[in-house]
Amino acid sequence: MVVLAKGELEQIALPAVQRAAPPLAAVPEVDLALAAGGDGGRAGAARAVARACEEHGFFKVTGHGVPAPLLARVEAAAAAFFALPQQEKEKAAAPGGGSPFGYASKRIGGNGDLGWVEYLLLGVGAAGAAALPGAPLSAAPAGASPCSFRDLLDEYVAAVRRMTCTVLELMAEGLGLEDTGALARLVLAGDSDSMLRVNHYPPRPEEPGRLTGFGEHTDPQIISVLRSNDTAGLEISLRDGTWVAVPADADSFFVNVGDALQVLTNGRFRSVRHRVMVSSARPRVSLIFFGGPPPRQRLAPLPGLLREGGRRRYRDFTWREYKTSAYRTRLADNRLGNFEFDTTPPAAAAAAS
Ligand SMILES: C=C1C[C@]23C[C@@]1(O)CC[C@H]2[C@@]12CC[C@H](O)[C@@](C)(C(=O)O1)[C@H]2[C@@H]3C(=O)O
Ligand SMILES: O=C(O)CCC(=O)C(=O)O
Ligand SMILES: [Fe+2]
Repeated sequence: MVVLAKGELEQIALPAVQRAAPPLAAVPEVDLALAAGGDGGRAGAARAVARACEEHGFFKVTGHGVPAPLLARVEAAAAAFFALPQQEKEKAAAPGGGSPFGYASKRIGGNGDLGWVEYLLLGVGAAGAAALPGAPLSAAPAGASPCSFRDLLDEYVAAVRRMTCTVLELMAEGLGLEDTGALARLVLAGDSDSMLRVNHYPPRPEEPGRLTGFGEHTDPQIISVLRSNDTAGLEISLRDGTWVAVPADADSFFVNVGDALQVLTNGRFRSVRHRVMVSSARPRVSLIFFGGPPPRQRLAPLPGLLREGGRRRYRDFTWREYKTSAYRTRLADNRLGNFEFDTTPPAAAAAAS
C-alpha cells in the first residue's frame, strides 16, 4: 500500500491529456549466451552493446545465466515483504541522518519528489552488505524455506553483479579499449558504491489518468541492471525527446547507461532518461542493481577514448563529489550540466552576453 496524505495524489497524477507512450518498436537486445560462444559471437555482441549505448543508452539482456528459480524466489519474497502491514515495513525505514537507505513510501530522495511507489534501497558494496538496523527483512513467502529476505537479495546481487561485469567487459570491448576490465573493476572493487533498489508500484486506484510511479531521471551511477515482473510501466526517452514504453519481459534484464559511464566515455555513451508510469490493474515489482564506482574514483575519460587533440567534455571530479551533488537535486534535473566544460563557441557566448 502506498499511503498518501490529502492532496498528494494530485501531485503524482499526470494531466489527463497525457496519452500512453507508444511501445519502443525494436528494443536493442544482446544475448550473453551467444556472446559466450565462438564464431565471432563475442565481437558481434560487443559491437551491438556499444551501438545500443550510443544510440539509446539502453538495451535488453537475454541469455544472462541468472537462474530462473532464483528470480522466482526473489520476486515472491519481495511481494511478501510489500504485503506486510505498513507498520512492519516502516521498521525498515531509512535510519535518518541523511541516509537514503531503507524502506520508504512515495517519497523518492530527500528533495520533494513523490511517486506512486514504495521501495527498499540497500547498499550492496562488493565487499559485503551492511545489514539494515531493525529491518524485518526475513519475510519469506509461505512454503518457502525461511531464509531471510536479505540473504536472498545478497544471492541475487552476487549473480547480477557477475552478469553486470560481463556486460561491462562487452562495453569496454565495444569501445575498443585495450584494458577490457577497466569498467568491470570499478563495480567489483571492495569499496564499490553499489546499491540495490526493490520497487513496488501498487495497482492504481480507480481514477482516470496515468500516475507517475517514478519521475523522469537519469541514474547517476555507471550502470543500472533492471528486472521486473510481467507488468509494464518503464518508459525511456529517445534522442529526439520522444517517450516510448518498454514492453515488460520478466525473463530478461534491462541495462541503463548511467551518468558516470557517460562521463567515463566522454559522452560517447549516453545516460538514458527514463521513468515509470502506473496505469495497470496489476502491481509492478522491479529490482535494480546500480553499479557504482568507489567514492574516491576519479571520473575522467577512460584511457584510449580521448584521441589526440580531442576535447574533454567534463571537468575532473570524483564519484563522491558527483553523488553528493546529484543527491541535492530533484529527479528531473540535468545533473551533469554542472560538470560540463562550457563548449559554447566564444563568438556565440559573446553574442549571448
Ligand atoms: C531525487 C533523488 C532520488 C535519487 C537522488 C535524487 O536526488 C536524484 C537521483 C535519484 C536516484 C535515481 C537512481 C536511483 O534510484 C537512486 C537511488 C540514485 O542513486 O539516484 C535515486 C536517488 C534516491 O532515491 O535517493
Ligand atoms: O522501477 C523501475 O522499473 C525503474 C525505477 C528506476 O528508474 C530507479 O529506481 O532508478
Ligand atoms: Fe532509474
